[in-house]
Amino acid sequence: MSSQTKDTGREELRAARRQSRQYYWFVGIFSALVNLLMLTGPMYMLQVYDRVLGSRSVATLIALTVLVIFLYSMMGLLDYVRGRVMGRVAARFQAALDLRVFDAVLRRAAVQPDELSQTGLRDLESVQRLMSSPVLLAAFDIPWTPVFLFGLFIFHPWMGSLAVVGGGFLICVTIANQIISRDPTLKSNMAVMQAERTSDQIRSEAEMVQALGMRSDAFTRWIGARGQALSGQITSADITGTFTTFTKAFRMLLQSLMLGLGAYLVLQGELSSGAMIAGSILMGRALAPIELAIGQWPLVTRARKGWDNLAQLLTEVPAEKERTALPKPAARLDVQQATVVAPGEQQAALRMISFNVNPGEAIGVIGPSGSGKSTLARALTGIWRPAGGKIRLDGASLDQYGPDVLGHHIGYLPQRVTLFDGTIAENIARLSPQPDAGAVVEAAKKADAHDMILKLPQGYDTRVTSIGGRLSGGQMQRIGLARAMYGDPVILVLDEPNSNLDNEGSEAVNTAIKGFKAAGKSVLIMAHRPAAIKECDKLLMLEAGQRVAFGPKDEVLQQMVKNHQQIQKAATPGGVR
Ligand SMILES: Nc1ncnc2c1ncn2[C@@H]1O[C@H](COP(=O)(O)OP(=O)(O)OP(=O)(O)O)[C@@H](O)[C@H]1O
Repeated sequence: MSSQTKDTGREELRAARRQSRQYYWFVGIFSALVNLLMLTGPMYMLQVYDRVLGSRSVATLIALTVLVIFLYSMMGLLDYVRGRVMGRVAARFQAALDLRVFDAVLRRAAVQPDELSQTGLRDLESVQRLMSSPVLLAAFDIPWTPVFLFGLFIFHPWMGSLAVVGGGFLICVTIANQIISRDPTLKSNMAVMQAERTSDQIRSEAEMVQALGMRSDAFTRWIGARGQALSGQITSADITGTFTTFTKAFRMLLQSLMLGLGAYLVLQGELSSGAMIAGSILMGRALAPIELAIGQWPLVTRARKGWDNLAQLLTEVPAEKERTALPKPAARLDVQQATVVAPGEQQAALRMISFNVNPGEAIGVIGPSGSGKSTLARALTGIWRPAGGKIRLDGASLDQYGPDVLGHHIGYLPQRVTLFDGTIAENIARLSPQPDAGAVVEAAKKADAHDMILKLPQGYDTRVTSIGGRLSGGQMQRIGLARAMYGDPVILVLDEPNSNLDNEGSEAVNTAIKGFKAAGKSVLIMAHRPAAIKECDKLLMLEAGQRVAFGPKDEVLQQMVKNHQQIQKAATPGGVR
């Protein structure tokens, strides 16, 4: 990938961050005030030691203390406000990108369910967490460290020098922490995600795990993943913990050393005792943000990785372009020399396929397992883009329709039907927030699923889960068909629509196909079972990703029988040689 393309995703992230630019200024100004107010403690000490103790004036002490209470209250208030503002800036950043990232995740997962598509939303969350954490506020405080150090130089050059040497050492420790903890932290994060994935998968396939007696092996696999995650977390926590403890102890030592140096300078008559105490406090303030950053480093590492991942994801899955809306198409498909390569594969699953579908036609796509029927279904529904050739719906290539628009024109019943958690009506209405009850019932009627749904305990309001819940395989398939027919599509692509159906169910699907054809629409049926092609007018036969026949159903079937007989004859001793 060229660096130019890489930047588009990063630019999108930066643009989302820039949306809150004015708030950063606000936080920056508040941070300046907070840091100035942090001088309250040292100043108070200076005044108490040098003025109050010298003059023995209780009134001065009371006046100073009242002032200090006020200044600390102001500091607390400003610190609280800047924390709240950053929390909202982070939420705003996430809200600005949530939909875009989810869309990118979804589009990538449809063609390439890899790590990037699985972690996208978590990556966004990790950046949001860093933005709302105290570490980011520490980043606003760190520029003030030199100011505090300068203050120390004013007290005495030696004190300033000690603080610079100590602070420099702490910065070196921070860098070492970053270098040493980076890989273990990333590995531990990956292991945690892998363990989560394993447990999700086992949970979603609970029935099969139980039925095939896979429980103990599944547990072993999960415990393995979990063990790796835990040991990774321990290693990473050990490293960060070591650095945190060391930094804390070192900072405390440095503070005492500063006090000791101050005392020595007092004894030499070069410093007042107030400056001695104030200097020690000032140095503590100067180094506090560095210490905080070291303690929270895993958060920083995770967020940086998240930022890089998001930049890559958004670059590789660019935002959908606005398309000119096209009128509702006629049920005409034209497939010309289409070559389709499955994501991540080298070899084409479909090669130079051409055929056409006219309004009112049903086409059966037949062929042995692995011949490319489902691949064709994915290409026709726009899930996989052809690597070569064109697929046109009523003259326009599929990518001229937006994905949601195309989904409404071409109804799709996948080979393996999965539903979403919700009611049957919501599922048929494709999760529409305001399902059109009339359209839901109409789709169910067209799919001949209406009576079957009414027989369920709560009819259309029966709740189902992603794996169906109370529904049988055949019932899920018929609800899947109703879902494909929702919204008045012009073309239906049905991948093995009757694989789970009994005779009655198959007949119901055939009735649905008949009705669809009669309305001038067209249907493509990827089929294994003869019952599925009953309503087909033409057949497309695939073998090893290539078209071996296309034409009227009877002709193709006759040709199949002829080929079969020839093969049998050739295989029989004394047959055709
Ligand atoms: N997601 C995928 N990633 C990589 N290769 C794939 C993917 N899906 C299918 N293939 C490959 O594409 C080829 C065609 O598979 P396809 O699922 O289209 O066959 P099919 O005719 O629908 O088979 P079946 O009748 O068993 O459903 C096969 O070689 C398969 O390995």
